Amino acid sequence: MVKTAGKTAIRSAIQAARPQDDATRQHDDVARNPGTALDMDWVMRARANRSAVERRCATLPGRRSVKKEYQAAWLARAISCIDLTTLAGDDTPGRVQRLCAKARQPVRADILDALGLPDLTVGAVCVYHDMIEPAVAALKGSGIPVAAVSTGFPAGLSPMHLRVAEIEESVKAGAAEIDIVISRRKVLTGDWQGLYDEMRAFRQACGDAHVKAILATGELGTLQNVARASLVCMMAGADFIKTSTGKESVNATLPVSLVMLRAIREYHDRTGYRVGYKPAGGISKAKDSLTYLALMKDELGDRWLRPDLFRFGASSLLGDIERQLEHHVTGAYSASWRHALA
Ligand SMILES: O=C[C@H](O)COP(=O)(O)O
Repeated sequence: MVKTAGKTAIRSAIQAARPQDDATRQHDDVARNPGTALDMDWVMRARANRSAVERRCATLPGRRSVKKEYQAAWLARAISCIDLTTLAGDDTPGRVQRLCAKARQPVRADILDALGLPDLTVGAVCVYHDMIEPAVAALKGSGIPVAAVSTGFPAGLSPMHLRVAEIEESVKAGAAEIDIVISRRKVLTGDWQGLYDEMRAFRQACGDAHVKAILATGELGTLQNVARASLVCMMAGADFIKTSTGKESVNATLPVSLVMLRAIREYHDRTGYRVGYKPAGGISKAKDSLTYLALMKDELGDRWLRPDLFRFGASSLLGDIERQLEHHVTGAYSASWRHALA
């Protein structure tokens, strides 16, 4: 069983993560990024030195190691930042309802009680448009938002007016967050004005719903393109920039994350607006979630370690985190099949 002192440390470490904590919000609210004019000088100056980026990332997993109750606190923080996702062609209302039950109570109740975190939930549930309604119904009263992937996800190749209409339909159906995919060809052909105009239109169609721009970095060719696309999407008003759909052959990586986080930092330095970050695709181990949290803390600081500015897009990360927390509380590892839903 966790000692009281450990419980207190976990509770205070996780406290600042809560989006519904009004006192925290009043002191440090995040104004929504309105975007800026497209600044082509700024875009074209963006560079990324691949070997320097890779060298820095290679040292990351070993550089910071959090232990005992601090590790449990960081893992609980990671849970609060998960967009718990199902994006399969065979999704059904039943599967989505089960996922939403897991979102409300991401870890077994006795483990949460032992950690002193009975109210811990995930950041959001992320689904296709057709599954918004069952998700909204299943999450009613929980305060957990529904995020919908949109704009012809994952390829983003449907006609522009249909992509805009899809966003409008998803907002009408109750999605509070919209994950759009950008046109990769606009990046690959250097059509930065076209990318900016497209992103602007998507942001406008979202209205009050927050918009995450999925760059599909595994298809952008170079880290320089990743840096430039990140800046253009933020200039066009993205609330979050997100690495991947989870459907590309290469999804979230640390080098791509470093480049995107530095673009976010530069954008904040120049405009004063904080844009969120969502690595997505292939993140399934608790240890990896700690590395991403450490990278966020190193590059952007503590304020970015809350769910209004950081999410993991993940369909199978929660299960491994739950196993680690169970080990923290009981001293024994459970088999992964016991957490199949996560
Ligand atoms: O945005 C979320 C991703 O689609 C999830 O990818 P994953 O199934 O590899 O965790």
